[in-house]
Amino acid sequence: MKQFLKGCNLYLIGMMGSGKTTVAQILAPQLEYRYLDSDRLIEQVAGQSIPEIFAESGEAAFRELETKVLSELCAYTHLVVATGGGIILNRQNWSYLQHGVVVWLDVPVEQLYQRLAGDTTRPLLRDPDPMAKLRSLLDQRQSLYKQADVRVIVGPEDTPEQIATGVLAEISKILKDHTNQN
Ligand SMILES: Nc1ncnc2c1ncn2[C@@H]1O[C@H](COP(=O)(O)OP(=O)(O)O)[C@@H](O)[C@H]1O
Ligand SMILES: O=C(O)C1=C[C@@H](OP(=O)(O)O)[C@@H](O)[C@H](O)C1
Ligand SMILES: [Mg+2]
Repeated sequence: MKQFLKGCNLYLIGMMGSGKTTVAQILAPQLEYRYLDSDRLIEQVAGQSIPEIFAESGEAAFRELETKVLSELCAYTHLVVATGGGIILNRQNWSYLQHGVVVWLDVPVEQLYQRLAGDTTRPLLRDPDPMAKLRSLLDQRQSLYKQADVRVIVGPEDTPEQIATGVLAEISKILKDHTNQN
Protein backbone atom coordinates (compact mmCIF):
# COMPACT_ATOMS: atom_id res chain seq x y z
CA MET A 1 0.00 0.00 0.00
CA LYS A 2 2.72 2.45 1.05
CA GLN A 3 4.60 2.09 -2.22
CA PHE A 4 1.40 2.55 -4.26
CA LEU A 5 0.40 5.70 -2.44
CA LYS A 6 3.80 7.26 -3.20
CA GLY A 7 3.45 9.82 -0.42
CA CYS A 8 0.05 11.00 -1.62
CA ASN A 9 -1.86 12.60 1.28
CA LEU A 10 -5.03 11.09 2.76
CA TYR A 11 -7.79 13.49 3.76
CA LEU A 12 -10.47 12.16 6.08
CA ILE A 13 -13.82 13.89 5.68
CA GLY A 14 -17.20 13.33 7.33
CA MET A 15 -19.57 14.67 9.91
CA MET A 16 -18.58 15.86 13.38
CA GLY A 17 -18.07 12.79 15.53
CA SER A 18 -17.49 10.43 12.60
CA GLY A 19 -14.04 9.60 14.00
CA LYS A 20 -11.76 11.52 11.62
CA THR A 21 -9.42 12.69 14.38
CA THR A 22 -9.34 9.27 16.06
CA VAL A 23 -8.86 7.19 12.90
CA ALA A 24 -6.26 9.51 11.34
CA GLN A 25 -3.99 8.94 14.35
CA ILE A 26 -4.20 5.18 13.85
CA LEU A 27 -3.69 5.31 10.09
CA ALA A 28 -0.66 7.61 10.06
CA PRO A 29 1.84 5.27 11.78
CA GLN A 30 0.54 2.31 9.76
CA LEU A 31 1.51 4.15 6.57
CA GLU A 32 4.60 5.77 8.10
CA TYR A 33 2.84 9.08 7.45
CA ARG A 34 2.47 12.14 9.65
CA TYR A 35 -0.86 12.90 11.31
CA LEU A 36 -2.26 16.43 11.16
CA ASP A 37 -5.63 17.79 12.26
CA SER A 38 -6.85 20.92 10.49
CA ASP A 39 -8.76 22.01 13.62
CA ARG A 40 -5.64 21.84 15.78
CA LEU A 41 -3.67 23.87 13.20
CA ILE A 42 -6.43 26.48 13.09
CA GLU A 43 -6.27 26.75 16.89
CA GLN A 44 -2.50 27.21 16.70
CA VAL A 45 -2.73 29.90 14.02
CA ALA A 46 -5.51 31.77 15.84
CA GLY A 47 -4.11 31.26 19.33
CA GLN A 48 -7.69 30.43 20.36
CA SER A 49 -9.84 27.34 20.75
CA ILE A 50 -12.50 26.52 18.12
CA PRO A 51 -15.36 27.61 20.42
CA GLU A 52 -13.52 30.89 21.09
CA ILE A 53 -13.03 31.54 17.36
CA PHE A 54 -16.73 30.90 16.66
CA ALA A 55 -17.83 33.04 19.62
CA GLU A 56 -15.51 35.99 18.98
CA SER A 57 -15.16 36.05 15.21
CA GLY A 58 -17.99 33.88 13.84
CA GLU A 59 -18.20 30.89 11.54
CA ALA A 60 -17.17 32.81 8.41
CA ALA A 61 -13.84 33.78 10.02
CA PHE A 62 -13.32 30.15 11.10
CA ARG A 63 -13.95 28.99 7.50
CA GLU A 64 -11.37 31.47 6.19
CA LEU A 65 -8.78 30.10 8.59
CA GLU A 66 -9.74 26.56 7.58
CA THR A 67 -9.07 27.31 3.92
CA LYS A 68 -5.78 29.03 4.73
CA VAL A 69 -4.55 26.10 6.81
CA LEU A 70 -5.61 23.55 4.17
CA SER A 71 -3.91 25.50 1.39
CA GLU A 72 -0.68 25.50 3.37
CA LEU A 73 -0.66 21.90 4.51
CA CYS A 74 -1.41 20.48 1.07
CA ALA A 75 2.07 21.55 -0.02
CA TYR A 76 3.42 18.64 2.06
CA THR A 77 3.32 14.92 1.28
CA HIS A 78 3.06 11.79 3.49
CA LEU A 79 0.23 13.23 5.58
CA VAL A 80 -2.94 11.75 7.02
CA VAL A 81 -5.13 14.80 7.60
CA ALA A 82 -8.17 14.79 9.87
CA THR A 83 -10.27 17.64 8.49
CA GLY A 84 -13.14 19.47 10.19
CA GLY A 85 -16.65 18.31 9.22
CA GLY A 86 -17.42 21.49 7.26
CA ILE A 87 -14.29 21.56 5.10
CA ILE A 88 -16.28 20.26 2.14
CA LEU A 89 -18.51 23.37 2.08
CA ASN A 90 -16.02 25.63 0.34
CA ARG A 91 -15.46 24.91 -3.34
CA GLN A 92 -11.89 26.20 -3.18
CA ASN A 93 -11.10 23.60 -0.52
CA TRP A 94 -11.85 20.83 -3.02
CA SER A 95 -9.05 22.06 -5.28
CA TYR A 96 -6.69 21.30 -2.38
CA LEU A 97 -8.33 18.07 -1.22
CA GLN A 98 -8.21 16.62 -4.73
CA HIS A 99 -4.43 16.56 -4.65
CA GLY A 100 -4.77 13.63 -2.26
CA VAL A 101 -7.08 10.70 -1.66
CA VAL A 102 -10.31 11.85 -0.01
CA VAL A 103 -11.92 9.34 2.36
CA TRP A 104 -15.46 9.76 3.73
CA LEU A 105 -16.20 8.17 7.09
CA ASP A 106 -19.94 7.60 6.76
CA VAL A 107 -21.50 7.16 10.19
CA PRO A 108 -25.26 7.10 10.96
CA VAL A 109 -26.59 10.21 12.67
CA GLU A 110 -27.78 8.20 15.71
CA GLN A 111 -24.18 7.11 16.28
CA LEU A 112 -22.84 10.66 15.92
CA TYR A 113 -25.40 11.85 18.42
CA GLN A 114 -24.45 9.20 20.98
CA ARG A 115 -20.76 9.95 20.60
CA LEU A 116 -21.18 13.71 20.91
CA ALA A 117 -23.75 13.83 23.71
CA GLY A 118 -22.38 16.29 26.24
CA ASP A 119 -19.61 17.56 23.94
CA THR A 120 -18.86 21.25 24.42
CA THR A 121 -16.10 21.66 21.85
CA ARG A 122 -18.31 21.79 18.74
CA PRO A 123 -20.06 25.18 18.57
CA LEU A 124 -22.45 24.13 15.77
CA LEU A 125 -23.95 21.53 18.13
CA ARG A 126 -24.82 24.08 20.80
CA ASP A 127 -28.43 23.82 19.81
CA PRO A 128 -31.61 23.08 21.76
CA ASP A 129 -32.08 20.00 19.55
CA PRO A 130 -28.63 18.63 18.63
CA MET A 131 -30.09 15.54 16.93
CA ALA A 132 -32.17 17.71 14.55
CA LYS A 133 -29.12 19.91 13.99
CA LEU A 134 -26.98 16.89 13.04
CA ARG A 135 -29.70 15.68 10.65
CA SER A 136 -29.98 19.08 8.99
CA LEU A 137 -26.19 19.44 8.65
CA LEU A 138 -25.99 15.98 7.07
CA ASP A 139 -28.84 16.87 4.70
CA GLN A 140 -26.93 19.95 3.56
CA ARG A 141 -23.61 18.15 3.26
CA GLN A 142 -24.26 14.60 2.13
CA SER A 143 -23.98 15.34 -1.59
CA LEU A 144 -20.57 16.94 -0.92
CA TYR A 145 -19.27 14.06 1.21
CA LYS A 146 -20.28 11.79 -1.68
CA GLN A 147 -17.63 13.45 -3.82
CA ALA A 148 -14.95 11.58 -1.83
CA ASP A 149 -12.74 9.09 -3.68
CA VAL A 150 -13.54 6.45 -1.09
CA ARG A 151 -16.54 5.89 1.19
CA VAL A 152 -16.18 3.81 4.32
CA ILE A 153 -19.52 2.82 5.84
CA VAL A 154 -19.08 2.56 9.60
CA GLY A 155 -21.21 0.14 11.64
CA PRO A 156 -22.27 0.82 15.24
CA GLU A 157 -19.83 -1.70 16.72
CA ASP A 158 -16.81 -0.90 14.54
CA THR A 159 -13.73 0.05 16.53
CA PRO A 160 -11.39 2.80 15.30
CA GLU A 161 -8.80 0.10 14.48
CA GLN A 162 -11.32 -1.82 12.34
CA ILE A 163 -12.30 1.40 10.58
CA ALA A 164 -8.63 2.18 9.84
CA THR A 165 -8.27 -1.30 8.33
CA GLY A 166 -11.44 -0.66 6.28
CA VAL A 167 -10.00 2.62 4.99
CA LEU A 168 -6.82 0.91 3.79
CA ALA A 169 -8.84 -1.87 2.12
CA GLU A 170 -11.03 0.62 0.24
CA ILE A 171 -8.05 2.70 -0.86
CA SER A 172 -6.24 -0.37 -2.12
CA LYS A 173 -9.31 -1.21 -4.26
CA ILE A 174 -9.26 2.15 -6.03
CA LEU A 175 -5.48 2.05 -6.44
CA LYS A 176 -5.79 -1.42 -8.04
CA ASP A 177 -8.58 -0.21 -10.36
CA HIS A 178 -6.35 2.69 -11.35
CA THR A 179 -3.34 0.40 -11.97
CA ASN A 180 -5.48 -1.98 -14.08
CA GLN A 181 -6.70 0.89 -16.25
CA ASN A 182 -3.16 1.96 -17.11
N1 LIG B 1 -15.26 3.88 16.17
C1 LIG B 1 -15.61 4.55 17.26
N2 LIG B 1 -16.41 3.98 18.18
C2 LIG B 1 -16.80 4.66 19.28
N3 LIG B 1 -16.44 5.94 19.56
C3 LIG B 1 -15.65 6.56 18.68
C4 LIG B 1 -15.20 5.91 17.48
N4 LIG B 1 -14.42 6.79 16.80
C5 LIG B 1 -14.39 7.92 17.52
N5 LIG B 1 -15.11 7.79 18.66
C6 LIG B 1 -15.35 8.82 19.70
O1 LIG B 1 -16.25 9.77 19.13
C7 LIG B 1 -15.87 11.09 19.50
C8 LIG B 1 -15.60 11.90 18.23
O2 LIG B 1 -14.45 11.34 17.56
P1 LIG B 1 -13.47 12.26 16.72
O3 LIG B 1 -12.36 11.38 16.29
O4 LIG B 1 -13.13 13.49 17.48
O5 LIG B 1 -14.40 12.63 15.48
P2 LIG B 1 -14.29 13.81 14.42
O6 LIG B 1 -12.86 14.25 14.37
O7 LIG B 1 -14.74 13.19 13.14
O8 LIG B 1 -15.22 14.86 14.91
C9 LIG B 1 -14.65 10.95 20.41
O9 LIG B 1 -15.08 10.95 21.74
C10 LIG B 1 -14.08 9.58 20.05
O10 LIG B 1 -13.41 8.99 21.11
O1 LIG C 1 -18.83 20.19 11.03
C1 LIG C 1 -18.34 21.33 11.22
O2 LIG C 1 -18.71 22.33 10.58
C2 LIG C 1 -17.26 21.47 12.23
C3 LIG C 1 -16.59 20.36 12.67
C4 LIG C 1 -15.53 20.41 13.70
O3 LIG C 1 -14.55 19.40 13.46
P1 LIG C 1 -14.84 17.82 13.64
O4 LIG C 1 -15.54 17.35 12.39
O5 LIG C 1 -13.50 17.21 13.81
O6 LIG C 1 -15.71 17.67 14.83
C5 LIG C 1 -14.85 21.78 13.68
O7 LIG C 1 -14.13 21.96 12.48
C6 LIG C 1 -15.86 22.89 13.82
O8 LIG C 1 -16.49 22.76 15.08
C7 LIG C 1 -16.90 22.86 12.69
MG1 LIG D 1 -11.90 16.10 14.51
